[in-house]
Amino acid sequence: MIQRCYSTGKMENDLRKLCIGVDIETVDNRKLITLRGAPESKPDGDSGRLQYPPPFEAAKMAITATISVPLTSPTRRTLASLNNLSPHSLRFTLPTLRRTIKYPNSRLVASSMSTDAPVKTPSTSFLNRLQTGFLHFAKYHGLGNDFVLIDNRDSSEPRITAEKAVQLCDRNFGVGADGVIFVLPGINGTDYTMRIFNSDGSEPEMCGNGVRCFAKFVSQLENLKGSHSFTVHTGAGLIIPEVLEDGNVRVDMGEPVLKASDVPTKLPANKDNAVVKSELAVDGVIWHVTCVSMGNPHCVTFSREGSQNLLVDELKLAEIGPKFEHHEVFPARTNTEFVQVLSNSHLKMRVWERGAGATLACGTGACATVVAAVLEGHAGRICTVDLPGGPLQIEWREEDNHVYMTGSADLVYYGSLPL
Ligand SMILES: N[C@@H](CCC[C@H](N)C(=O)O)C(=O)O
Repeated sequence: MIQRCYSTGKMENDLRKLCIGVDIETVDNRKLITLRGAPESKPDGDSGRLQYPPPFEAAKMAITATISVPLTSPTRRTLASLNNLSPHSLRFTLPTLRRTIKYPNSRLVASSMSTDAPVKTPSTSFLNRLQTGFLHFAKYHGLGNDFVLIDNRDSSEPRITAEKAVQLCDRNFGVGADGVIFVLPGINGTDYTMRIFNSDGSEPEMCGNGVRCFAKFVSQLENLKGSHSFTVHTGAGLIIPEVLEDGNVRVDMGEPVLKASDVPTKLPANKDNAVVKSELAVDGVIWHVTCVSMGNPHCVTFSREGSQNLLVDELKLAEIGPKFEHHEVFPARTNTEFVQVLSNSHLKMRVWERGAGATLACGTGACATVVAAVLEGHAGRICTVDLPGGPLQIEWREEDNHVYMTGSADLVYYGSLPL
């Protein structure tokens, strides 16, 4: 969508941040600004004033009182009518900066090629309407575990390949993220399907922080307000996130899988088909490990030979993490959680993720950590797990055997990339 407006004041730089393209030309001694990739507006039924779609409101990126024009050049009539409109203010919030900038004195006036023409309301995502030929995405993070979120509701095939996802995740040559997540149509009666590529291009079954970000992104796409939940099909089965009034997300992560061959691990089961506090030699050191699947595989360790309670800040994660990840006893590789017990309800954990390396947080890892802590007798069923990026509340509920995870998920910014 293209919009044109005249401007006085110093709004051009800020418009550049809002829109994909901002061109400025001088017409009749005034600055005519052409905005490409700005959100579309439509008339409000009562007032007739032009309003922007709710997702942009939700994203706090609003421009008031501009008029959208089709993708054609302005005519003499259009330019002449620009002079007759009244002044309005421009206001927007950059989500990352969390500040509102107001221009009470700026004048933003505009007109249209055909103000009488009906305004179309496209049914596709507000992100996709920005400009064709571009991949529009949102960047979210859950406690610093960061993801590129892509609206893929119109197709059950991810809009980008695993190779492209690897490029996007690169922190120097790409957007920078721990993974790319797709919101796809639901299957098996669910509302949505979530798929994810790790930063190395592998596809995990599930991602705990990712599903919280997924839930917030869907809320924005669908303009859902207040507390609400929906069903999500994942490689780990049915997952149910609930966006709470305070903006946090509580997720029913389902039941943990403990059977050794299903985790999967080749370590022999030593307790009810599960691997609990078993010895594992890694790099010449004996570690005590419990293996849990939350749909994806986890190896949780609280101790090693000669060190009954790990001091996780002292670990050289980048050295030891890959040796667990690629250990021969984990045929599907593994995520590894190194855990320090602070109390019966408080754990501190650092993670080395399969396919992503050291991350600031891992939701499935925090769930697996509490399950392992209960099985090893370190903690009760309700714990706070401190991660480098912040805390998660985890409950392994006795009544239904499900694990519940509650934590934050935050929008960082919207972006667009040439495809
Ligand atoms: N960070 C995620 C887990 C992402 C998948 C993981 N790297 C795997 O390959 O299993 C989380 O928050 O759970």
